[in-house]
Amino acid sequence: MADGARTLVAGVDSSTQSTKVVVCDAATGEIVRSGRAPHPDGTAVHPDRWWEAYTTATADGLLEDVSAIAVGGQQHGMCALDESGEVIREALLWNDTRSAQAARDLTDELGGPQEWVRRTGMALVPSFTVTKVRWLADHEPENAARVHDVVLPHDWLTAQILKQGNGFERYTTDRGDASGTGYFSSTSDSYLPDLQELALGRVFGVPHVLGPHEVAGRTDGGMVVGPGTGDNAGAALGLGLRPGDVVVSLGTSGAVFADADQPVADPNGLIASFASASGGHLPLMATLNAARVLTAAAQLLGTDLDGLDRLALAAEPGAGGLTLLPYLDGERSPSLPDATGTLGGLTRSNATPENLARAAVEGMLANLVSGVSDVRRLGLPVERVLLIGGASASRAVRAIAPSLFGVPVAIPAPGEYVGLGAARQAAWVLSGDDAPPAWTVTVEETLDPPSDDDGGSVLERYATLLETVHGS
Ligand SMILES: Nc1ncnc2c1ncn2[C@@H]1O[C@H](COP(=O)(O)OP(=O)(O)O)[C@@H](O)[C@H]1O
Ligand SMILES: O=C(CO)[C@@H](O)[C@H](O)COP(=O)(O)O
Repeated sequence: MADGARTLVAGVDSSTQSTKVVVCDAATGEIVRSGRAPHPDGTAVHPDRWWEAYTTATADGLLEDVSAIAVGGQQHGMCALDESGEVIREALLWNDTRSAQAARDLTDELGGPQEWVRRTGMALVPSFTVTKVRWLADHEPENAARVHDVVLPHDWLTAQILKQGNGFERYTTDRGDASGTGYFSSTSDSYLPDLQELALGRVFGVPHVLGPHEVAGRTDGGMVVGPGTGDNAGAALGLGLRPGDVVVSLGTSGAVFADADQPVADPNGLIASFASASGGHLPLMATLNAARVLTAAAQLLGTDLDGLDRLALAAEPGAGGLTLLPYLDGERSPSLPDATGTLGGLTRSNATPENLARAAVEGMLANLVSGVSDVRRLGLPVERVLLIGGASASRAVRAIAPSLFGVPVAIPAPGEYVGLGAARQAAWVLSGDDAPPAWTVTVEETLDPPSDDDGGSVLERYATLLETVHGS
């Protein structure tokens, strides 16, 4: 199928807050049309809500003449299915911290964090699927007894697309998303049934892992469905990273990641050794607190996001000594699932809306700077930061980021890079070529760190407050 002379492909980003769909020219990646729909708030969501959002986002013929589609999805969420494929309970999302004790128990039972790093490439935090499976076994034994398969959000949505007709054969996934479960090794590219058993007391069904450009199925209308991937791996594919690029994604989660040829196991357990969507690896650090720290700060100050930008930009760098530890939803990196936000250094003279706004932006970014430092510590080159995700549109974020990251910050042209990555994968699957099509990404501007830099003192105060409050 084609739109006039061109072949069209679609990419879906089913992320935490919404579903976004882009339809692109398969040859160039040019976006021809797009759609979106919101998801409900909350850290436990019934997968049907994602299907409803997908249906809304693709209404009015959005997918007309589309030849191939692939889904990028929020990582780690536990979609537990019974024998007949019915969803057993609301999916527990990556940002649901109720499995904190399960993460501690599993860590101890296997012999400590190093053993998890050795087996799976990551030290356990409550985000990872395996901890949610253990939570289910501990807290909802009746539901646990019904579990036949556990699939991830993008696996479930891929299956739903195929189930609308006769295209569904079996649940599928890719190594990018499978590598975030906690029962898959991105080094050996295989599931680890003993870790499934450790979590649930028995081995459960898992999706078949497809290659980076393997076909998952075909819809009745003849649309080819790609393997899909996790949202961060999707964004990496959409951006077409080069050596020295580190992505900082400011969505619901904050994420820091880079492409790597080899698995990158972090002895400190701060960077997870995920797989990428292109056959390589994707060392990644993620936080629970990013874009919504700014929304919360705006709410606190009785303004909107634009107003927050104006206030933050009116303050001096360093916010007059005000420092925010932005752990409003608990935190994953550092691993402090029960933490709350902390405002430090408050005095009568610095207690202004401007300083509070600036402290929110500085604190949110400072937490991600540590991820970039960890990428560097692991020996990967860090030449520039690519800033993406909803909050990369913030003027204050753009102004403050170069000083804190200490390297040039490139702002790719506004775009849905997860959706674009999924669309690029769809085009790859369709072509049958060995490599994805060469789509070009435009960088809107590159911001250099200032020479008279205050970033260091902001980061030092952040580290001191973290040490004082949490001792780490
Ligand atoms: N100009 C802006 N300044 C700050 N935050 C913004 C701006 N525009 C959008 N956002 C935030 O971006 C977030 C959505 O980003 P997105 O990357 O789509 O998230 P996710 O992929 O997690 O669903 C929302 O929390 C929204 O408030
Ligand atoms: O947990 C992670 C990565 O490990 C998150 O990055 C999720 O994948 C959610 O992403 P967004 O919805 O915030 O883009």
